[in-house]
Amino acid sequence: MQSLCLSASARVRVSIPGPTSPRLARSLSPAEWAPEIPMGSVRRSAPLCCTRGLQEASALDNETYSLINSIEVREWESGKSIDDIAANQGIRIRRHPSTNTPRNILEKIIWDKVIEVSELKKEKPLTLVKETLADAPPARDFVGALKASYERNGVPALIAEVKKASPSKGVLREDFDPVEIAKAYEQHGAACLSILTDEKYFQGNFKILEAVRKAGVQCPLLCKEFIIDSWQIYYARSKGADAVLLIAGVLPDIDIKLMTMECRELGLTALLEVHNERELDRVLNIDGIQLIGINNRDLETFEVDNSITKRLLEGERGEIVRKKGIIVVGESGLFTPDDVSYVQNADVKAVLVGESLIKQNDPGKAIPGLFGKEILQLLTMHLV
Ligand SMILES: O=P(O)(O)OC[C@@H](O)[C@@H](O)c1c[nH]c2ccccc12
Repeated sequence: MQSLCLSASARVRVSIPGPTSPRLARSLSPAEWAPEIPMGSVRRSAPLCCTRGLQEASALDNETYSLINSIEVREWESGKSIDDIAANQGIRIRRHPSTNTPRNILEKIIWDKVIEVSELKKEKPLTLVKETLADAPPARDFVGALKASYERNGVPALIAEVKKASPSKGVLREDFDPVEIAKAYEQHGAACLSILTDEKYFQGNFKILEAVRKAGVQCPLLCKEFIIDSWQIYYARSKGADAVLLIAGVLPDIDIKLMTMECRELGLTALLEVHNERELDRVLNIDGIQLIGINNRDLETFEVDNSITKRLLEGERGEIVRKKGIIVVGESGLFTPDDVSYVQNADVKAVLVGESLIKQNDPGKAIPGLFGKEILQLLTMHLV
């Protein structure tokens, strides 16, 4: 997203929503805050424009304008903290530790991620990341690849995950050659790949993402990361990601709205991950969402229950998903053709599979075993 500013003329920039709204300040890097006018002088009713100037104000600016005037920002300005806003939306993960003991593993991962990202941002501020965007390989159409694969094969499109380890299962594969695995997945019909980039808990990293892309793999790539800050979205794109994961159990609505807008600007697909009805309802209320993942694994307890996908897509919610043309991905805990048919019958058009493939001697050759048949490779390159 361009720097947000209020402007009397295109040359006078005032950052919004001002010092009383640290949340948006966090989304935009300090480098983007315009220094010319004291923060206190911001009037919320003033017209909004981007640094591009008034004449060039785009649809995104209008969208941003309504967003910053939205309820969440008002609540923020009236003194609510991000954790209060999140808790009101049913989010149990707290962003700012109030005690030294995280309530569960996901909260611990998020607290560590907050520290990690703040250090990375110091090393490489957003303005520098943005400068490298032009060198990134062009973004590929993640959703297009899923749809094409589903139509071609009649079974859910496969997003095959390149993951060395996980906090719930430990090391999944000692002999881990991510590029070879990625190539094998593609050869055996994966529509897209998911690359874990979290180092501390999943033993992944961004070099893997870059290496897979550079090795000539054509499948669109999902950057599987715990995103808590817009900086990470720009960084993921600069490293060649075509899609990013946004976890509704971690991110309040205001973050999801801002981040999906940023993704659109960058040509990235946002995969919105939900695990319960409330999260799905929140995501369905946000415009412009194309792809929702239902995680059968509860990231707070690691329990896996495939019936979650079915339960969430039953009745009215399923109707809304269909009407909006949203593609649903069934995530985690899928091991057999029966598991795949079960989620397919719940109306899932894609599956995200890690463990059951990566643990096999030959992860690529394990794909037909998962679907009960060979699935065809898509040779077309999907560029956005
Ligand atoms: O290995 P599995 O059970 O097939 O799961 C894959 C994927 O769904 C899982 O890794 C995952 C889903 N959502 C996440 C969020 C963060 C880290 C990992 C994940």
